[in-house]
Amino acid sequence: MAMAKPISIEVWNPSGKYRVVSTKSMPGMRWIRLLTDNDCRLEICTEPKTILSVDDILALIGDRCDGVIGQLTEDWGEVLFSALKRAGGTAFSNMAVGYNNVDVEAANRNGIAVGNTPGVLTETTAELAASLTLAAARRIVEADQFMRAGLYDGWLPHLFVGNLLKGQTVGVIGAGRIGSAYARMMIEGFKMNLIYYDLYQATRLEKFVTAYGEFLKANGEQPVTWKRAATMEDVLREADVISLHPVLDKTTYHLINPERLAIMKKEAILVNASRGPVIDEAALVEHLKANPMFRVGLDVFEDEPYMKPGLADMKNAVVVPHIASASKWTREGMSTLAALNVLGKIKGYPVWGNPNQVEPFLNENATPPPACPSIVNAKQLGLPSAKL
Ligand SMILES: NC(=O)c1ccc[n+]([C@@H]2O[C@H](COP(=O)([O-])OP(=O)(O)OC[C@H]3O[C@@H](n4cnc5c(N)ncnc54)[C@H](O)[C@@H]3O)[C@@H](O)[C@H]2O)c1
Ligand SMILES: O=C(O)[C@H](O)CO
Repeated sequence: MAMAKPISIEVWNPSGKYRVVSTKSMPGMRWIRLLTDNDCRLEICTEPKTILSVDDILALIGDRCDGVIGQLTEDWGEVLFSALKRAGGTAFSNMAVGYNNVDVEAANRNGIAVGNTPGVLTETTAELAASLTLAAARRIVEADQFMRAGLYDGWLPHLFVGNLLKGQTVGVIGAGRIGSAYARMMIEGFKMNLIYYDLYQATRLEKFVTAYGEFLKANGEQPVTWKRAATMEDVLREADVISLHPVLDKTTYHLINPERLAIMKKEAILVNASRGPVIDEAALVEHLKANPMFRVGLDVFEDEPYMKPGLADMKNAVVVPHIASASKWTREGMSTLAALNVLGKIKGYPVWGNPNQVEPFLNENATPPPACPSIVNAKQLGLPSAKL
């Protein structure tokens, strides 16, 4: 194997007993303090390139490394997990809730715990999906470009007419933490009706819509309604706005394909703040070309950082660079949870019993519980669970 080239790092607490590597600088200082106050020597990669290769990360792991905090842009598979094991490591955490970039079976084979950061980005991500929905419905980006180009010469009845959301149907595919938060925003904020598809029943979401519908009715307004669809196709046929929030795995790869695009309403809005490959993006570009009233809001792309040819030219697409979780509070929280996953495993702490209730780890003014907030392969590795 070729010798990995040296890579630039910033070192915190050089005499710390445990060597922890972070492949990127992350927001906030609390995660750094938590590691350095707990006897970790922290090495943060300061390489200017955005996406590190497997060789870059091998060089960072080196001969001795207890744990790594990594990013969703990195390919964590057998090569990296076996290198981490050889270096004496036992812990890895993605700084992300999604971990489709991680081969969890390879981690299991090498006895490495895999952490993720659920819960702390739910509302922030749902708010961005809601923003994309509004931007697409009301043609905000097109209108902004029109203003800046000096083309506005007075109010006109037909100027940038878009879609009214009130009373329309919002379709959610993947009604987990983020999908449910998004649904609530659209229902409560814009009085939309809900149709959703998930492998599991979203009982709390259903109860919320029922209660809100009753509240509206009691106030003499049209109540909102909900429906759990038997098939994804039912959502695609019925909804005016469809937002995608499932995990990316083999059941959701190219979930939106030419056949499914064809059954959607011609003036529907499609939003994706989950993972790019959930949509067949080349097929989407063709659909956008053929259906100028169909609009899309995308935070994620099939071949990030690239867009499929033609997408950038489409006026009916709003595109942003994977920023759905980018609020200061969330990004600092993600850094904290990722650091605590790695620290907790190194210290031999148990795994927190409920990864949806991570607030106790986020309080700036309190010592976090002695536990790993979220380890996705805890069961496979037989890790003990913390009593809540
Ligand atoms: N764009 C971003 O910056 C950003 C930010 C956060 C999360 N995400 C993505 O969003 C995903 C969801 O996050 P979450 O915290 O809501 O996770 P979650 O586990 O709470 O929700 C995912 C939901 O998808 C459902 N699901 C799984 N397979 C399905 C299928 N085949 N069809 C329909 N539903 C299916 C699950 O049952 C679950 O309810 C993450 O895995 C991540 O990839 C993206
Ligand atoms: O999965 C995630 O957490 C996002 O894509 C980044 O916030």
